[in-house]
Amino acid sequence: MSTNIFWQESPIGKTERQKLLNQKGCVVWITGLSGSGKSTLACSLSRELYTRGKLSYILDGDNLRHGLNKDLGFKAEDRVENIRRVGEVAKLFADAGLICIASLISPYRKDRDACKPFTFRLFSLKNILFDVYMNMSLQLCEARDPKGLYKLARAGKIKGFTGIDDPYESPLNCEIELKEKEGECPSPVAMAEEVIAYLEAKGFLQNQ
Ligand SMILES: Nc1ncnc2c1ncn2[C@@H]1O[C@H](COP(=O)(O)OS(=O)(=O)O)[C@@H](OP(=O)(O)O)[C@H]1O
Ligand SMILES: Nc1ncnc2c1ncn2[C@@H]1O[C@H](COP(=O)(O)OP(=O)(O)O)[C@@H](O)[C@H]1O
Repeated sequence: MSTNIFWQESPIGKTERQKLLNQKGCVVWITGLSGSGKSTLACSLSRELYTRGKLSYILDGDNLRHGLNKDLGFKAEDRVENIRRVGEVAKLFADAGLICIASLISPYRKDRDACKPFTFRLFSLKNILFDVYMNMSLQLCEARDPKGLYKLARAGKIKGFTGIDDPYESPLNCEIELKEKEGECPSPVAMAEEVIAYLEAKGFLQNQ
């Protein structure tokens, strides 16, 4: 715990940066089971935003665990620290004026809620972090199993796998919920468009 620390103001603020970028910084936080399509949606959303001239950056759980979070595993306390760190980094990206897309399982409700911006001193009370819940059934995620991890978890070769022997606490008050319709998962582009419509309605894609 640091003591005797002070806040250093900078001459160029979020408002000036947003004007340069013609957008408003925010965080799209994608949560859901492994295999639910978080990374796929993050990539599709980033591409769709790019074609509209909007700057985004993806913070993907798997990728960050190669660097920033390489000291963390999958025990509960490690996941808590993982979400806390990514929450702080995401808010810095938003403060920089970018549309930050965080895609992590983020299984625990309390940790996701703790990322909401009112806990962060750089921001006003206005909400700039939106939860997108990939509400795909375990059955679907397990059938996809692109990395073979569910198979290993079922065989007991991975312990504490989310959805198998570690909990996933679904959001109670997410801003956007994406789910299967008549047993079909919407396409990544359709889901990205839903998120973009939300950002547009909230004014995040408007010129400053
Ligand atoms: N035990 C266990 N449980 C869940 N996931 C596991 C586990 N071990 C490894 N993996 C792989 O790690 C990816 C999830 O990392 P995250 O940082 O998003 O996880 S968390 O938010 O801290 O729970 C996850 O990526 P996704 O499949 O993209 O979700 C897996 O590839
Ligand atoms: N909307 C979708 N429709 C069909 N398949 C999808 C969709 N989204 C993701 N997938 C497929 O499901 C698998 C898991 O997606 P991924 O984005 O890696 O999930 P996560 O990041 O949540 O683990 C991949 O093989 C991907 O191609």
